[in-house]
Amino acid sequence: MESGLAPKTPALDTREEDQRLTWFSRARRLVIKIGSAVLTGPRGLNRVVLHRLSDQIAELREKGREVVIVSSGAVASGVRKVGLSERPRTIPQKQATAAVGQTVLMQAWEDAFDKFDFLTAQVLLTSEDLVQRHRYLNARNTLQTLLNWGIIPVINENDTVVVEEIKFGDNDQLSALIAGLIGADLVINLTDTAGLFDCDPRSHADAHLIRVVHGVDSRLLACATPEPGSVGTGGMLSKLNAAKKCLASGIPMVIAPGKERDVLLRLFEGESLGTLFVPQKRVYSGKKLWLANLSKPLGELILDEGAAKALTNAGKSLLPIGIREVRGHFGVGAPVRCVDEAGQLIGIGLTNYKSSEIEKIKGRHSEEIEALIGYRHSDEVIHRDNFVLADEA
Ligand SMILES: Nc1ncnc2c1ncn2[C@@H]1O[C@H](COP(=O)(O)OP(=O)(O)O)[C@@H](O)[C@H]1O
Ligand SMILES: N[C@@H](CCC(=O)OP(=O)(O)O)C(=O)O
Repeated sequence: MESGLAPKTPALDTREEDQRLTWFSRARRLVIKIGSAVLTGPRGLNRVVLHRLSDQIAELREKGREVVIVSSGAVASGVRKVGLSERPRTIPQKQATAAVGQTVLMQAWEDAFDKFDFLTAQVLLTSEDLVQRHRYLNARNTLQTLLNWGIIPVINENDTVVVEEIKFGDNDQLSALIAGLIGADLVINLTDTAGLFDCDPRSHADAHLIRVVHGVDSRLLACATPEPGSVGTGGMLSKLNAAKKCLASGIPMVIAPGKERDVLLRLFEGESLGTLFVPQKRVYSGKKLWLANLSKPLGELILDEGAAKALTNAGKSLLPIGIREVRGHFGVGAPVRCVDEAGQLIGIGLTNYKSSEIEKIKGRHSEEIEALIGYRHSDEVIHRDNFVLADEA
């Protein structure tokens, strides 16, 4: 293994091996996320690794599987081309470097698949594209059409237009959101370690590889650090948060060593490489799945104790009477965070009224809505069907 780590790997029991093989053999639609740590090195883009992976992806395609690639590496590819001596530090420099590097990266993917007669399509997305539901649905239609045409979409964050506050965080999150968006059967996250270890292998030589994970809890999150390697962005913590999103969507995810020889083919042959995250059941689908995975709600409603209880314990909708305060400016249908008076997140929902209207009807009975704002869309500010609780999201 090229990471140089010698993981202490506990053996899988037969049931888990069978389960792993089932997930892989049944998976028809795949999201394969490839980190900068795999695709790039000190000399920029590593074309040898890229070609090894594209050869395997072509083989999976030829066997009838649909593949969406989420490819990092634009910034790292641009550094050398621009002639910088180190990775850029400021946001404008990163964005400019990514603009140069993205063409290098995309050209390399296109060339790699050309010999198999597979077309690729560049898809650059920002969080805004997925936060707004109509743009989320547009992105879904485009990806669906590309897959129907047999084209391999190569997705990256639109680094040149995003600023720090509206970034996805990184491509780990993006790959999980895309998986939910297109109804993928499996997410493969390729990085530069053998998988998830019980502690950061850079600082703990005795770290153990975790083979199977059945749920991402705080104990597991404590295993991972947010610090990436020299060229990565999100680190292992962001991969765990991505796994959480996948599991909420009922999609299994595997973190596997991207530079390991034939890693993708061996995974599909049932070899237990990396760490497999097993979903218990599909928690959400459709609109609730989109809501649960939203990374950036557009505003906040502060609720009184009664409303907080009604939403948390009684499965009720949110009425204006329970709203104490409105934060942010948003329109009808916006996703907002609902928090209690102590600032604790209760859940996320879509509002039936815009922020300026909620400002006028907060703390009042639903029968008063029309007199206060001139019309009544509904009694509820957030209907239960458009709400997910925080501990489910
Ligand atoms: N518990 C852990 N298990 C495995 N790797 C970890 C852990 N905690 C931190 N890491 C680090 O996370 C790094 C991978 O994240 P990152 O650099 O963002 O990669 P990528 O570019 O593939 O997204 C690894 O190089 C590893 O050192
Ligand atoms: N969009 C950036 C990559 C961001 C990112 O998530 O990087 P990584 O942690 O290596 O997957 C780029 O192409 O350089």
